[in-house]
Amino acid sequence: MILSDKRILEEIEKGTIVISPYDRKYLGTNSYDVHLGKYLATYKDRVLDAKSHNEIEHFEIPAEGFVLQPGTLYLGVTEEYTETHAHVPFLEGKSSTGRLGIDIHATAGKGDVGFCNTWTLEISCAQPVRIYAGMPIGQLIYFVVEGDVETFYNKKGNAKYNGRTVKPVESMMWKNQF
Ligand SMILES: Nc1ccn([C@H]2C[C@H](O)[C@@H](COP(=O)(O)OP(=O)(O)OP(=O)(O)O)O2)c(=O)n1
Repeated sequence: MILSDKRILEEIEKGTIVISPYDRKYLGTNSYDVHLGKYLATYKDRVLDAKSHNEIEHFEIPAEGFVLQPGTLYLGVTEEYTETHAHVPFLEGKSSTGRLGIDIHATAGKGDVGFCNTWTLEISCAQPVRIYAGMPIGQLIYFVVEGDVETFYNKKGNAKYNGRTVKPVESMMWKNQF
C-alpha cells in the first residue's frame, strides 16, 4: 500500500516522515516531488572498480545550467533532507524528467525504514540535456511496511548512506566483504 497525500501529511505532522525543506505545493496525490540540489559529482577514474574506493569530484551546477552528456554517470543529490521512520520510502523519477531522457537512479530506488539523509541520484541521460539546480527531479512514495522492523537503517552499525550530506555520496561498495 502506498500512502495518500492525506496520510503523508499525517505522518509529517507526527514526525514519522520528515522532508526538509517542505512545501505543501509539492505534495502530489500519493507522492512528494523532490528537487535537484546544486552539487553534482563524477568519478575521477573512467574505469571503476567495485572492490575499490572510487573517488569522485564535486562541482556546482552554474546558474545557466549544466549539460549532461550520455555515457557519463553523474551523481546528484536531492535538495530535500528526509527521514522516514515508519514506512519504506521509494525514490521514483518523474514522467517529465523521463521524457527528457533523464534517468535519476541506476537500479536502486528503494530506501529503508529509518533512512535519514538527502538522496543521492545516479543520473544518466539518453541525449545531451541541460539541467538546473532546483528543478523537479523525482518523487518520493511511501509504502506501508508489513511486520515489525528489527533494525532501522539509522540504527544499523554498518549503514553506508545515513547521515546529513549536502553533496552526492559515491558508492561505498568497497565496504562490503566479498
Ligand atoms: N538512489 C538512491 C537509493 C537509495 N538511497 C539511500 C536510501 C537507502 O535507505 C540507502 C541504502 O540503500 P541500499 O540499501 O539500496 O544500499 P546498499 O545496500 O548498497 O547500502 P547499505 O549496505 O547501507 O544498506 O541509500 C539513496 O540515497 N539514493
